[in-house]
Amino acid sequence: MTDQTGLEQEIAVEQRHLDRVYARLAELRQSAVRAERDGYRMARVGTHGALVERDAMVFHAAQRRHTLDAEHEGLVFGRLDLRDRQVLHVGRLGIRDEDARTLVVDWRAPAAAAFYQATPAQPLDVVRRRTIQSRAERVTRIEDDLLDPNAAPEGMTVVGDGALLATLSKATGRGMRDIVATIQREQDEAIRSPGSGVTIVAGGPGTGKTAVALHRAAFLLYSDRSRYAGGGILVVGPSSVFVEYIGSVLPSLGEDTATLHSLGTLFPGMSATRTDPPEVAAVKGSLRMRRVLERAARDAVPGGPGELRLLYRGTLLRLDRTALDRIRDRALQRGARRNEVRRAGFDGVFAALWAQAREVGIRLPDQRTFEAEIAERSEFREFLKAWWPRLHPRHVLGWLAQPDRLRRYAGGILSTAEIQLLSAAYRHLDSTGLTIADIALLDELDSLLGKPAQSAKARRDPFQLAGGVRELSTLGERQRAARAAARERPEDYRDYAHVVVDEAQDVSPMQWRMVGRRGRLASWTVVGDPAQTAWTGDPDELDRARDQALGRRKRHDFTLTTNYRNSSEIFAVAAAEIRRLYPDLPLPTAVRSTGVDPVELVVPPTGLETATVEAAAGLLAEVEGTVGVITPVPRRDEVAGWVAALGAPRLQVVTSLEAKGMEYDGVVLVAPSEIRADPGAGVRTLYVALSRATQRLTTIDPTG
Ligand SMILES: Nc1ncnc2c1ncn2[C@@H]1O[C@H](COP(=O)(O)OP(=O)(O)OP(=O)(O)O)[C@@H](O)[C@H]1O
Repeated sequence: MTDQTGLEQEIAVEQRHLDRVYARLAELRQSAVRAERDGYRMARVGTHGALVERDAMVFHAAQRRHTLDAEHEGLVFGRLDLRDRQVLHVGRLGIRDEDARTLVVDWRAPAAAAFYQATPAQPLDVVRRRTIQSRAERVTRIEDDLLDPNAAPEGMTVVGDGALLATLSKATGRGMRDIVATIQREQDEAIRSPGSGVTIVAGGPGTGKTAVALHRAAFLLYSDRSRYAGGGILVVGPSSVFVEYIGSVLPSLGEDTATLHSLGTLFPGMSATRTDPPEVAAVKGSLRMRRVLERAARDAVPGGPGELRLLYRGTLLRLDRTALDRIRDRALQRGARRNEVRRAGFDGVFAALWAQAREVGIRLPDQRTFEAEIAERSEFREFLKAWWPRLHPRHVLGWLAQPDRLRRYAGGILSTAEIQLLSAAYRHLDSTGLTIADIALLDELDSLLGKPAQSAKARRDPFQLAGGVRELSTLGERQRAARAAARERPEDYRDYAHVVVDEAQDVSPMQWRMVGRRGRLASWTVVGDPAQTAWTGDPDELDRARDQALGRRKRHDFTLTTNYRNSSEIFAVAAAEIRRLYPDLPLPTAVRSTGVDPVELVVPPTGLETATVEAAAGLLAEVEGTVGVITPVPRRDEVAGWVAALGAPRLQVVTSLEAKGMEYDGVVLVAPSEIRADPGAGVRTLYVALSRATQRLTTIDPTG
């Protein structure tokens, strides 16, 4: 601790450094703009080589300028005073002065590692670690840790009492914050783990698994940009609400090349947000669905022609259903993909008609002429299209809505009870739309059916073509085009260099297959907490599917042990809940206390609405940040209607399943006993819901 004057002096020292950094940043920005302009001027030279060079120059200058332009709140957030009297400032990006002396070290550089890893027990040559907070280019606060008092030079000032707790007490916004200034040692080890193989990060609620996964993505992009930005990083989360919540973390770290997807949007052109009840999700997510879908993918098209009748030179040629089925089966042998072997199916029909024509003994031309004559007949071509159409996975999934077909496909694979569950779930498929679990089934069908041969869609070239030379007219266009070209990937891109799977405990076996298809060439970061899973299917299947997706890559395991989200009072309630199921489960330690216990209300069912609205209004008044109203899945819309009148943008209504990974300052948890009552994953889902709040938690249970 130090006196006020000492503190002001230290702030002034840091302010001087920050002023230098921002002045240098402005210079660098100007020189990047100049480089872009020079690039355009090269166009006047007119040779092809000059144009190519110009493209490269403009592209790199534009990229550099984009990085420099990014939001730089808290640009410099750390300082290390080392034993050898060297001082290093740590920030969101590396900056050197005009003589190439380091003004700021990028937080991901090896030189910055000590900022996160040094402790009093292992100071790593750091005497004092300082965390600097700033707003709009003004230093607002500094917090020091004296790590090696014996090495401290005379008069070294130490101010503040802990950056971490100060940060944790800040209000939660709608989006997740980056934690770059306060990453803790155990987190840093996971963030900087080797880029190859599989990094697995486990830990209870609020231990920073998501934060670690995202900072790790930024770290990888820094450590090997050509590999990770070139191949791309895919981040997969459980729901669109969650993906929206984490969407701003990477951009805040200056990285916007990663692709974020929820499990409901991984299949191109589809976007599902609806969840199935756990027992239905367990069936749809089971690996056995692969076999069910295999049968569907080979079946005759509903409403397709049952026979072919063709009058040829006065003789009726006829292929009945059995003959047609046989032709289809033969063409689909040995794992052939239906959309890719249409030609083989058609050839089978020609061959069968030829054989029949020869058998009945009519006068025939040679086989080629015979086939050409038939192929010219429009009714024959219509038959082929109807009998063996190009199938989209969505068509075939729709066949499961027909109970007799579903029984045929699933018989002997799923139990009668499971078939009934699935049948009920698909009964109104066309009106209810797809659920998140269905998306993995579409992806499976896509791999079973294969891609219909498509006319190659002209890929849009972001550079206009003028006289055979790539050309753009305005500065803005060229900048946008250069960035777009760097990121442009086909819609169904699968060759990611790294895949991050968040909330991995909720990825079903079929979903692991879907994610795995996109990461065959990738290294992986997988974060999750088995105690939070809503999966009620076979746990062995889950492990098998996960292992298959991750392959034999080397694994690096990390476990995080401190809960940074919940107040200790709130986490005590959540911990008691999960202990019902796992009495000996090691749980993280919550580091922050508010002195305020959660409120537990029990009301008559008729009073639930009023109590919920009052509690939500109360929390909105009490906390500065966000308020989440968490409901059992079937109650979501009803409760959303109740609190809509509050008209608060800080308030969000989510189901207990959508609450995965989310965080709010205040939480109103509606009908927790209804969530717990689910025999499959009730307690675990309630554990998730109870561990979402940072400051205040109110639970409201209707009696009776
Ligand atoms: N080192 C840190 N400094 C500051 N805040 C942190 C730190 N680590 C984690 N946090 C904060 O703690 C909260 C929980 O982090 P995060 O959501 O990553 O945890 P999680 O382990 O993924 O949680 P869950 O499993 O419950 O979804 C977030 O608000 C995050 O910003």
